[in-house]
Amino acid sequence: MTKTSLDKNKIKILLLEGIHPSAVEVLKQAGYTNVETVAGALPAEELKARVADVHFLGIRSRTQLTEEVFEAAHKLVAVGAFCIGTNQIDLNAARARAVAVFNAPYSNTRSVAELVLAEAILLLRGIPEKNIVAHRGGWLKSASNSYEIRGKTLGIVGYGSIGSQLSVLAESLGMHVIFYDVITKLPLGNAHQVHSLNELLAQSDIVSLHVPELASTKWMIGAKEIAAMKEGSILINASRGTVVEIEPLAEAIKSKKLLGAAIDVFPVEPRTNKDEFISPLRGLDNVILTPHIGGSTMEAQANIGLEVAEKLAKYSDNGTTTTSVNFPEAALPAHPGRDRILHIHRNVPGVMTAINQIFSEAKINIAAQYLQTDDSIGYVVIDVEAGTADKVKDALKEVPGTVRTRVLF
Ligand SMILES: NC(=O)C1=CN([C@@H]2O[C@H](COP(=O)(O)OP(=O)(O)OC[C@H]3O[C@@H](n4cnc5c(N)ncnc54)[C@H](O)[C@@H]3O)[C@@H](O)[C@H]2O)C=CC1
Ligand SMILES: O=C(O)C(=O)COP(=O)(O)O
Repeated sequence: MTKTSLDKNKIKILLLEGIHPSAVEVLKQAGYTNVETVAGALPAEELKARVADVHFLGIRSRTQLTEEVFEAAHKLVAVGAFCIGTNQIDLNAARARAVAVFNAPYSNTRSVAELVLAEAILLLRGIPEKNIVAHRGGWLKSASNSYEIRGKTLGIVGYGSIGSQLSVLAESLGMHVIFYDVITKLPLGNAHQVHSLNELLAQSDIVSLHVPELASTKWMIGAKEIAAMKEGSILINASRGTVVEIEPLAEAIKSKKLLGAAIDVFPVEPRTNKDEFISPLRGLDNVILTPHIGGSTMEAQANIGLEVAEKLAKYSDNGTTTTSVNFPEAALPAHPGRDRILHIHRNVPGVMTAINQIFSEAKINIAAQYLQTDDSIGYVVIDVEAGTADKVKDALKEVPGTVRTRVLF
């Protein structure tokens, strides 16, 4: 097992938001025993206090990692987002402090696609309303406003990992699929890419949103877009709460412009399961409200736990940053019989010269050197003969532009 500059049992790992126990298992197997878990997200002040001595932090979609939080997290080496979205993390603030961020880009995609398809079927049959009425002792037996999914047009906004899987599942049920994406994408099956959002809205019986939270997707669906949708169509949002304006949606449901909606994500979501969920959509007929559980299946969560914990352990043990969302990517081999120095610096001229000079003056042979950069930081990994890294460690920290150094033995 690799030794890190700090004893593994002193490396503090904090996992928030009920991350699956598979993550703890992976970390323990890798020798990281100092792992604390918390069921929900923490309020901002408590979060800042708790991260002060943490080396690795695990979160899901709820925890906001702002510049202020990174400022308080003096020892933080990496963040694991045990989900897809990383919009809750100030990635530039992390990068500026040499904090690498990893996520799980695929593990929960099938779960979201399945949920959306199920919701489309339930909404087209008016099940949410019929279900509530039956629970209250009523009986809404009627075919009015009740339709098969077969032959209907599904409009997918954002044809990435989730949108494209949904496309395949929907076609297998006999739906026509059209999609809108800012990138030209290869349509799967008989799906067809349209050129504008308005074109998609005008043609779809069901519109499902699968875009990330970006400036370009913020309030992408508001009163104007809802007005452009077909009469009696359905809106599904399991992407991010900032993509849909809730007030005009509530109005469109009340006026029966839309037949129904399924909303999993909201502009403001309760921090924990104990907090109240407040929304103008509460109490409306044929609206499915779910508590941001699109990706919350046992299968997805267990896989995400494994995937992200492995990425964190690998970065800590060996320096590999493959698939990091904010860091130069380096896939590094094992380093048996060598010390490995990780040096993260601002990407400015002269740093590599200064680093190599230090090794030259100390008469230490560089056995291997790997360099990856992006426009703001450089990540150089230097392997040297075992037992020699200590001789240059302090000098390397003094190189102008250095953000952080670590040594792996
Ligand atoms: N409700 C939940 O529990 C979950 C929600 N999500 C959300 O779903 C989002 C999508 O996930 P993936 O499909 O894996 O992402 P992805 O990155 O694979 O696909 C996103 C697609 O949206 C497109 N896009 C970006 N900006 C656009 C715009 N302005 N207009 C049209 N298309 C645009 C991209 O080109 C890309 O094809 C995630 O970013 C996350 O926010 C993801 C997992 C679970
Ligand atoms: O993967 C994502 O982006 C999600 O939205 C899922 O978030 P969660 O892990 O359920 O808080």
